[in-house]
Formats: sequence, C-alpha cells, structure tokens
Amino acid sequence: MSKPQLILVGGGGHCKSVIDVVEASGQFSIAGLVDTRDKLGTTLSGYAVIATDDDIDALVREYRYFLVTVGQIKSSALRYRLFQLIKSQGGLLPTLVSPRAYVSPHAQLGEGTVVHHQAFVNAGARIGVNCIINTASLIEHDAQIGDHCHVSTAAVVNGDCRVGDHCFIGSRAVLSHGVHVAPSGLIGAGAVLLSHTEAGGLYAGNPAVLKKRVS
Ligand SMILES: CC(=O)SCCNC(=O)CCNC(=O)[C@H](O)C(C)(C)COP(=O)(O)OP(=O)(O)OC[C@H]1O[C@@H](n2cnc3c(N)ncnc32)[C@H](O)[C@@H]1OP(=O)(O)O
Repeated sequence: MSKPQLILVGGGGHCKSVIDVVEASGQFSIAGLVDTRDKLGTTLSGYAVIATDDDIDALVREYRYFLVTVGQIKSSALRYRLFQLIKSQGGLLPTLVSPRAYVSPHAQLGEGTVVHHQAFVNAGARIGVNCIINTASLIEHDAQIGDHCHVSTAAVVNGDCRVGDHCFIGSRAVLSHGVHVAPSGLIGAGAVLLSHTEAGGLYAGNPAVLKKRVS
C-alpha cells in the first residue's frame, strides 16, 4: 500500500532535520515543501518547493497531512500562525517520532509535534501540540511541555518540570527537577535553571538569571 503524502511547511535548515526524521520513520512520503515565493521550484534534500503559504487552502483540498517545519528560537509566532492556518483549513498534523528516539508508552505527544533522533521522552511526560523535541534532548518523567515549544538540541528537562506554551529551551540547557518555565519564556543555550521563571523572560547562565524581558 502506498504511504500517505505529507506536505512540509517551511523549507529552511530545520526542515532538513524533519525530512531526515520523515525518511527514517518510513510512515509518509513527502509530496513537497511550502516556502516563500522566491524559493518556488528550488529543492531541499531532493524535495521541491511546490507552493507558498498563500496556497495552503488549495493544498488542503489535495493533501491531508502537514507539518510545520520552520524553526523557532526567539519567537514561536510564525510556527503558531502556520499551525493555526493549516488547522483552520482542515489539514491534519501528525505526530512524528524518529525510530532512533525513545518515547515511553506512558508519555503523551500532541498533534504536529516531532521527536527527533536520539531524543528521550520518559514515562508520564506530556508534550503539547506543534512542538520541536530536537535531537538528543531529554524530557524526564512527568515533565509537561506546553504547546508551540522548542526543546533544543541536547537540552534536559528534568522530572516534574512544567514548561508553558510558546517557550524555547536552548541547546544543552538543564532544567532542575520540578522547575516551572512560565509561558513565552526563552532559556538560553547552556543555562542551568534552578528556580521558576516569570512569563516572557530570557534566562541564561549558571545559575540562570533573568537577562531581559522578551514579551
Ligand atoms: C539544531 C539547532 O540549531 S537548534 C537551535 C540551537 N540554538 C540555541 O540553542 C540558541 C542559542 N541562543 C541563545 O541561547 C540566546 O540566549 C537566545 C536566542 C535565547 C536569546 O538571544 P537574544 O535575545 O539575542 O539575547 P541577547 O544576545 O540580547 O542577550 C541578552 C543578555 O543575555 C546574555 N545571554 C544570552 N544568551 C546567553 C547564554 N546562552 N548564556 C549566557 N548568557 C547569555 C547576553 O550575553 C546578554 O547579556 P548582557 O545583557 O549582560 O550583555
């Protein structure tokens, strides 16, 4: 039986990583990419850019499955907008897990969330919709990650942590067990976060402190 076709929305560097996960999982065939008008007709990892954001309503009539594949560091706004656009047009956003990741059968993942190679999601963890659980990150037991978050490469979210919606956890950051990251927060790369944060703050360093407000 042929595999269901998947459209990837956003054709930058992060998309290359998602393509790798899609290919490794073998669950979908990639029908094409959506990107900006100047990229139409170009290819990424061998897949053609076939449409722009403006064409999503037409694409939803032809294809069922979509993933948001733009990256997210300082703001989740673009990933959020694209997720809402696809859903409002009736598109489906599957959950995708690399065969080289581990997700406990006692963990939950929301729609449109991608778990990349070597990531580990332990028992009782709950991850929201449209999240990036990036390469080699670790989400420990009973941790909760909100919607539209990016847990970056090799970051560690320890047991019972709570990460609000629209957060970014930088590469190799460590969240001490039980720490709460308030919504729309940024945790800098390499930070060691020992206490709860206030909404919309950038925290960095070891121990991590509030560096500035971002929203
Ligand atoms: C596959 C992939 O590539 S996934 C993506 C991986 N990338 C990352 O992990 C992102 C790394 N970037 C960061 O960590 C940045 O802190 C960001 C993006 C979260 C925030 O960046 P900006 O908003 O530009 O912060 P800005 O540069 O203004 O820094 C504000 C202050 O925090 C400090 N700061 C920022 N990030 C860090 C950090 N990671 N560690 C220590 N201090 C930091 C700055 O030195 C500055 O301090 P100062 O006010 O004393 O001069």
